[in-house]
Formats: sequence, structure tokens, C-alpha cells
Amino acid sequence: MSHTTQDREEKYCDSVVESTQVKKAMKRSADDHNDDNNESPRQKPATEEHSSVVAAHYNHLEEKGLRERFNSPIYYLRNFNNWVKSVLIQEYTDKIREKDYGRSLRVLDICCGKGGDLSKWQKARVEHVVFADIAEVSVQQCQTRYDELRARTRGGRLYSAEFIAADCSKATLRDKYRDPSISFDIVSCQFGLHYSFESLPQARRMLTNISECLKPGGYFFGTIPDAYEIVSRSKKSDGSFGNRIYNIKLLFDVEKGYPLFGGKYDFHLEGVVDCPEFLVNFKLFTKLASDYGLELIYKARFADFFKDHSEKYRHLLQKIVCFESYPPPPGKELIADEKEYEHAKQYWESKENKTERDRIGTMSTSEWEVATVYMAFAFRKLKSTWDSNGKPVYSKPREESQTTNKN
Ligand SMILES: C[S@@+](CC[C@H](N)C(=O)[O-])C[C@H]1O[C@@H](n2cnc3c(N)ncnc32)[C@H](O)[C@@H]1O
Repeated sequence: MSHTTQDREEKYCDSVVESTQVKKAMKRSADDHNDDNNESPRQKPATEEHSSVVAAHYNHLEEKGLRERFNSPIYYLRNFNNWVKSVLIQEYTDKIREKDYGRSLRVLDICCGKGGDLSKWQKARVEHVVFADIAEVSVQQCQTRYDELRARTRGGRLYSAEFIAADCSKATLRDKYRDPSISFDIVSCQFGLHYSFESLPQARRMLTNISECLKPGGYFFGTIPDAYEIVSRSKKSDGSFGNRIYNIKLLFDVEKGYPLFGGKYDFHLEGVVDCPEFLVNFKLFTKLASDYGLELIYKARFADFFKDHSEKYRHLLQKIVCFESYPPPPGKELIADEKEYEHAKQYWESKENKTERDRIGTMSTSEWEVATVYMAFAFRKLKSTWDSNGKPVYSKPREESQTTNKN
């Protein structure tokens, strides 16, 4: 996408966020904020069907064997997504340890799925993780995988864990923790927050769950589809776009504008996702998050995230095998059709002094097109005091955080 198109989309979203509709919604949000455990009577009852569609979809996702995963048309994309998550986990656990080396870290992994990040938390040497997800079967699989990890760890260091099956956009998670007075150093929500943007009450409940037990100075980070990118790609199509591995179809009338909540679209990704999701207007998300004492410290589309971190985490890119070798080594075939490597071919051909054994790392255009639908973000929890009306007033903790790329 060109910068001008992106800028235009961002300006559009800015103006929407400043609109009366949002101001009213945000005012309601602020008014209700002190009473987060109660559904506001002004809120229309949240629909049950969408949550059950999402839960049923993820519950029925089959566990893939290693061989199947290796032969998947999105093998490198999955690895790349895992790299992004690993980097986020590493970066923010490091940031906490920079200030307090010996601190035992407690984590909430919200929308955890089958526990795709179980071993990442072990590598980050955290103390305790609460895993929560709406899909009961996924939570059971997560627990089984944790038990298997424990067995493999054989008395070595592994965090303790608890598992909660609940709709995190409707339930009060704090009531479900073993210790309701627990406080987290980190909350991670990977590829899941957008499901709560079905309605304002759901987004608020999700943010309450994320923020209420997060310590001041603690971090909330995650990954979501970038709504600006989706809107921009859809404007260049007839409302449905994609390639051989993904397809997105907007399910609302764009002529009437982009809904701030409930901006539903169908997302199909080869063998992984095939269910409706919701656009997250990032400006609105940031504004809403600030009501919960969450200050944005980093955001980047995946392409920029890669630029920001590829140097420091190069070894991990190689270890996780995020890129395909081009030209393919003898006896190996490219994962996609040759025409999806035109960019790599041109670069390869322009390279001087290359030998027969030299290779470059690349990704098929289809996979990269999906990777660049996503963005990563990080917030820091502010310190709270209470005003005379009992409302929280947030301010920065004493030690200022480093802002790397707050676009
Ligand atoms: C794409 S998966 C990501 C799973 C995991 N975070 C990962 O990165 O592997 C999205 C997850 O969000 C969960 N989810 C969707 N809506 C949810 C909700 N309202 N409450 C809790 N989990 C939800 C789904 O069940 C699914 O497991």
C-alpha cells in the first residue's frame, strides 16, 4: 500500500474517532468505567451466536502433526508469526528485568488458543502463566501440551500454570483466578483481541480483563489484523480480496461507512482460520485503552516490525526457519509457484560474486501478503490514584519507558 493511501485511511479513522458518535460512546465508557463488573443497562445485549461460532471454529481445529505442518502452504508464514510473538515476549520480559533483574514474572496469556506460546514462556523464564480462551477444547489441548512440556522438562525449570475456558469479552476473569489478588507483569493477547471488537461492551470487558490485574509499569502486548490495511485492500477490490492462501470479505455496507464496532469480515486462511472477525480501529482502541490506564508505547505493521527487529533477532529468524531458501537447494522444491518469487529472483540475479552454494532467504508473495495484514502493539500500564469521585486517575510510573516506534 502506498503511504498516501495509508495516510488517507489514517486521517479517515482520526476523523471518525473524533466524531460525536465516538465521543458519546467514549463518554459512556468513562461513566461506566468504575462499575466494570456490571453490564451497563444502556448496552444492547451482546449476541451469543458470534462467540459460539468463534468457539466452535477453534474447538474443531485439528491438531496438525509435524509432517503436515512442514508441508503446509503457510509453513514460513506460521514460523514468521511465531518469530514476531517470540520477539515481543523477549523484548518486554527483558525490559522488566532491566529494571528489576530477579523479579518473578507472572503472565496472563489471553486468547491463548491451544497454547502456541507455551514454550516461549518457558524460554522467557517466567514464573506463572494464566492461559484463558473461549474455546474449551483448545484450553484442554493447551493444558495437555503444558503437561507434555512438563514431562519433557524432567524436573527442569518450568512455570506453574492455570487454565481458564471463558469468553474474555464477557466474563470477569479475576473471579476465575486461583488467587483473585494476583497481579501480572505481562498480558499477552496474540491474534485474538479483534474478536472483542464486536461491540463496545465486549471491547471494554476485554480491556478490563487485560488491565485490572496488570501492575503499574507492566506491559500489555499483542498482534491483530491491521484494519487500515484491510480497508485499503478492500477499496481496491469489490469488497472481497485475497490470494491462494487467504481471503477476506467485508460483511457490511461500506457505502454507509466503517462501523467502529461490529465491522465484521469473513477471514479465511488456509487450514487455520475460517470465521468472522471484526475491524479494530486502532485510534479508537488506543483511546479506549487509555481509559484503563494503558499507554501506547509501540505499534508497527509486521513489515516494519521486521525492519525494527530483524537485526537483533536474526539468529531466531534462522532458528525458527522464517524464510525459504532461494534458489531452492538441490533436491528441494519451492513451496509455491516460481512466479511468486520474482522479487527474490531479481535480487538474486543482481547479486555479485555469488557462488553456486549461496542462497537468499525469502517468502512467497502470497504468504507475505498475509503477513502484512497484521500489526503488533505494546502498551504500558500507568500508575493509578483515585479522584474525589472514586474514579481512577492515571500517571506514568517514576521510571520512564523507552519508546521505540510510536507511530
Ligand atoms: C488465531 S487464534 C490465536 C491463538 C493463540 N493466541 C496463538 O497465537 O496461537 C485466536 C484465539 O482467540 C480465541 N478467542 C476468540 N474470541 C475470544 C473471546 N471472546 N474470549 C477468549 N478467547 C477468544 C479463539 O478461541 C482462538 O483460540
